[in-house]
Parts: sequence; C-alpha cells; structure tokens
Amino acid sequence: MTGTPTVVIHRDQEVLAKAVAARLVTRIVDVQSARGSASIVLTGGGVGTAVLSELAANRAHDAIDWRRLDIWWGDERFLETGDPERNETGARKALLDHVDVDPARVHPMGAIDGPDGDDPEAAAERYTAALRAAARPEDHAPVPSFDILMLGVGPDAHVASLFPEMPALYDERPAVAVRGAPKPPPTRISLTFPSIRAAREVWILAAGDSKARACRLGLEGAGPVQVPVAAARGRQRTLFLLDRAAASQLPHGIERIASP
Ligand SMILES: O=C(O)[C@H](O)[C@@H](O)[C@H](O)[C@H](O)COP(=O)(O)O
Repeated sequence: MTGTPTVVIHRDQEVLAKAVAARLVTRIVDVQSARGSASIVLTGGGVGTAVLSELAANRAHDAIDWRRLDIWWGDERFLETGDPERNETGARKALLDHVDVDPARVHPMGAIDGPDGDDPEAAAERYTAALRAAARPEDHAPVPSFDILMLGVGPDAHVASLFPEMPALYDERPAVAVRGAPKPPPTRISLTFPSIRAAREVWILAAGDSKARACRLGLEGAGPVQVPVAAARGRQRTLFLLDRAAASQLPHGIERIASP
C-alpha cells in the first residue's frame, strides 16, 4: 500500500465535482496514452454522481477514448434494473448515456431482475467471476489493477457498501453481498477491501460538514472496522478530494488548498 494520502481541498461541492471531473480526464488520458486502455471504478452517492454530470458537461471529455475504457462499480443497490436508486442508473443518466462507451466494457453489478433473481450472493459471485476474467497475470490479484477507484464516504465513514462493524469488512472475496446495510436500501453488492486496495489510485470524494469527522478519522489512521475509509488506500496513490466543509476538522498543515 502507498504512504500518506494526499489531501486536496476545494471551495465547495460544485467546485469539487468540476475539479474531480477535470482530474479524471487528465488521469484517464495519461493512462490511455501510456497503456492503450484504462479502467475506472465508479461510486454512487451525491458527489460521485455530480462528478459524472460535470464530466458529461465538460467537452474535455472528448479527449478520452471511451471505447478503450473499462467501467466498474464499487457497490450497487440490489434493486431492479433501471431503478432510480441504483448507482448504475444514476451513472448512465449522468454520463454513460452521453458518451460512446463500449457496452462490453461497462460492468454493472447485478440487479434483482437479473439472471440471479433475488439472490444477492449469486449476483456477487457473478461479479467476482467478471473481475477474475478481467484480471491479467501481471495484476497478481483476482481483480484488475483499476487505474482509478472512486469512493464516496458516509458520515459513519463507510465506503462503497462496507459499513462499520459489518461482516463484509472481513471478507477476502473480490465482491460480496451486503444485507442489512444501515444506509437504505438494505441489500447491496460491494467490492471488498482487497479489491479496493488492488487499485493503483483510490480517490475518496467527500463534501459537507457531515463528512468532516469521517475524513479526519480516515486520515488519522483509525481502525478500519470502526472507520472503513481508513483502509481505503491505493497501491500507488490515495487522494482525499474534499470541499472545505468536509475538511473542516482536519489538523492544519496536511492539506493542499486547491481552490481559493
Ligand atoms: O451506494 C451508495 O450509497 C454509495 O456508494 C455510498 O458508498 C456513497 O458513496 C456514500 O454513502 C456517500 O454518499 P453521498 O455522497 O451521497 O453522501
């Protein structure tokens, strides 16, 4: 795992979302120019979806070769396909329906009306199989080395659908079913920490006062069972991309202020 995360603070949620969208363009273009293709992991939640909307609105997204981009999800709500509460639905509406992605390279997590019916464990196993199929020998893992893995964070410091003190925190499988999630809806599918930590870069996205404590604890090295975001680290780099409100409890001197 990498060393100390880098903290970048933006004035407010709107500037944060625009800046993360611009950062995505630059990082994806750099990776595609170096290796031909790139892979990203999307997150649900307000900030994660706002980033996708800003990316759709920013014509710089034309610099990305969308046909050579693998798109995965960090977690998903186990609902019917097209349900507005599903992260996939939000991502398609905000961005994916507006760019020329290769459908074969877009990997949504299962839905309750999918091939596994109302069995989230089977749907998680299917996602695990897709991850394994995409992994290459040089990844040295059962999942691909995602170039950028984005995660929102909850006020309770959850990331993806890895909630404090829940069994999924201890699971070594690439993707798992989560039942009884404290954030509705209760049944979800989530990547686990081993999958998150296989990513080259992990970007933690947070805005608002309600995330300030989670961000502080996540950066102070708290235990991952109580503070899951504390274990969300990339192999090469970890970024905490925050607005001022989410950064309001951080000790002075560790941040880089990006927006005046
Ligand atoms: O499916 C989900 O609910 C998300 O993946 C979840 O992990 C989200 O990213 C955080 O709860 C932050 O959500 P907000 O940005 O909306 O606060």
